[in-house]
Amino acid sequence: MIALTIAGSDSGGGAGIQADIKTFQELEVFGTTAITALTAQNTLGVYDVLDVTPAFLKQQLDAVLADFNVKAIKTGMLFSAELIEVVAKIVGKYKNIPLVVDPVMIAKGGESLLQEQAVEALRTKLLPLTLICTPNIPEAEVLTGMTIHNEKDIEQAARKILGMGVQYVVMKGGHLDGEFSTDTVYWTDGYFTMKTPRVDTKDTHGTGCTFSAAITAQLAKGLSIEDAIIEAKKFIHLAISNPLSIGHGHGHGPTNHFAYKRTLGNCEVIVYES
Ligand SMILES: Nc1ncnc2c1ncn2[C@@H]1O[C@H](COP(=O)(O)OP(=O)(O)O)[C@@H](O)[C@H]1O
Ligand SMILES: Cc1ncc(COP(=O)(O)OP(=O)(O)O)c(N)n1
Repeated sequence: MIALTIAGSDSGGGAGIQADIKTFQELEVFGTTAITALTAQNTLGVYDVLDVTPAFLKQQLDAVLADFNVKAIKTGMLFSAELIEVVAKIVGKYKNIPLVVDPVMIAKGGESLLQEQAVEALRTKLLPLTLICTPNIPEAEVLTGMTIHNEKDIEQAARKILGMGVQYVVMKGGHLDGEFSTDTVYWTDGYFTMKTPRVDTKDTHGTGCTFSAAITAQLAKGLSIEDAIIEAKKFIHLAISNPLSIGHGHGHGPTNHFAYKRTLGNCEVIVYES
């Protein structure tokens, strides 16, 4: 099975293209890539960004899609409106391939990974092509212009994002408090909630990338949308709860991409159906 990630490179290896390929590999999916930008990054932060030209992004996408039987595509850091337009134009020609959009905006250290003027292109050009969108709470606030305080706000924001043309929205709860890290999946006619115990750690660099890459890999393997999302929740929970403890320890260390396979995916996710 083959998947494609369209994202930025993280020199620190915990997020971005590197997290995606490691996740694909662990799930026995062959990873192909189209790189939007290089970042000079480690567990302490993002020091610099160098984006590729729209023409070069197009070359990468054309090269991969012309040759490989890609079964699922994900996007991560897209950086600019120009790059989003290229992605939408090309991916729009492959409507049969499921598209997972992780609307990456800001790194854990606070650095911007998406230009402000690119948000509108994300909303109007890419979201209408999206099967599954996976915003964290701050990203959902930017996409909808809302301030999210409680569960009612989360649902209202998700329904607004569905209104932008997305088929399923996974509202991730990593940025909330509480005993559980709860994500809720919404679609036009319903929703379900997934809970795993919240792990007390600051080693959460790349959680969103890894989670969306795991969904993409499971879709490429032919799982249903619901099963792909639940299996990805197991992957990310095991990756967070089996720390690697690398880097100098002052920042956000990466999650453990080996953990799911080593534990045979042994993890309980509490699911409440609507
Ligand atoms: N401390 C944690 N313990 C358990 N799960 C977590 C924790 N932090 C994040 N997650 C899970 O990791 C996934 C990514 O969520 P989140 O961290 O909100 O995304 P992002 O990296 O985009 O900010 C979600 O499934 C979320 O519930
Ligand atoms: C190159 C690159 N892409 C994406 C991110 C953001 O990763 P994410 O998993 O959303 O979260 P943080 O690790 O930043 O919290 C990144 N840092 N670099």
